[in-house]
Amino acid sequence: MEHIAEIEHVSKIFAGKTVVDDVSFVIPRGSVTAVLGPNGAGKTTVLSMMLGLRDPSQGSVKLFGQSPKQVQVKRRIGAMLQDVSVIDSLKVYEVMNMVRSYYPNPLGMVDMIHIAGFTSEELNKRAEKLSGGQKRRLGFALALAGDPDFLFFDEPTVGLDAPARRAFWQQVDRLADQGKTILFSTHYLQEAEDAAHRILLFNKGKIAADGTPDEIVSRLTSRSVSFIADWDGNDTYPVLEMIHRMRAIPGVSDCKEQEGRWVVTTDNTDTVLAALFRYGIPARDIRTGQGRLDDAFELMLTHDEQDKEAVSS
Ligand SMILES: Nc1ncnc2c1ncn2[C@@H]1O[C@H](COP(=O)(O)OP(=O)(O)OP(=O)(O)O)[C@@H](O)[C@H]1O
Repeated sequence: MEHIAEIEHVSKIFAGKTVVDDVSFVIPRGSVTAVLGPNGAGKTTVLSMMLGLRDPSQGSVKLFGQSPKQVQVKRRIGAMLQDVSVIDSLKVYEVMNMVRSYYPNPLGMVDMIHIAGFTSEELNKRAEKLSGGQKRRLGFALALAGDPDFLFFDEPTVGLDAPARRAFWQQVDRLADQGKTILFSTHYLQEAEDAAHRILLFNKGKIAADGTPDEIVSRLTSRSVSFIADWDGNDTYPVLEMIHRMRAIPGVSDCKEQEGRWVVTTDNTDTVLAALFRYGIPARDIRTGQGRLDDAFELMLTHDEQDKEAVSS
């Protein structure tokens, strides 16, 4: 599989502080990758090194086998960064035409207008008069002006209302269907889960996890079996016995009541299901489940906090 980007042992040090720490990964052609991580994890710094806007302190970044600073590379990439800066004195359609003129094979103006979803009234507005959401839509269209092969979106849906968000992800799906390679950062985990084939989870300048959304969720969270137990009377003994028996099953890490349901956390849901029947536990409405991406994320941050406390105590 062809790699559009190769990041090898890249670090970035700002004023003696390592904010990206020996990071390596490749981006295959046609993939859609979400870059996730808490504030300050190094996501934007990695993206800006990939775009050639910052130089790595160590390591190498190659896009299409070359430095991202090469003009022939720049022509093949499009980026929508967090601050969409526009030339204020120009009207929206003039900005679009100007940016198209930078590229040898630009996208047609009609396509760009369709992508941005601008009305003729909006096209004739001066760019500085656009709302925050409209500026983002313009930024999206400008990122596509050169009909690029590789697209970067840094927190693309911040400030967009729900319909605009939906429209944005529909366009991303279309671009992915056309075979474009897409890398985006976001704080909206559901968006990453829905839109990306792969998640690169950053924490403290390092890659904490790399895989499909399902792989990351199953690696970082546990499976569970939950049910409602209908005991006769108020006898607490069967409850205690059930907890004891469940916790004794290999792979089970917890058995507790949550919001009226018993939840057994386990590596293997089959053995728990078998035990429910074997022990004659009066279970109904049995559900098996897997943690979600936000559970995985929360777990990672909780571990961090525990590490910090351990160091400071
Ligand atoms: N120009 C700079 N000079 C000094 N430190 C910087 C600079 N740019 C970023 N940093 C620091 O590098 C670290 C990583 O920042 P970065 O913006 O890459 O994180 P991020 O994961 O994108 O965060 P967020 O989710 O908040 O956007 C932070 O601690 C930030 O303060």
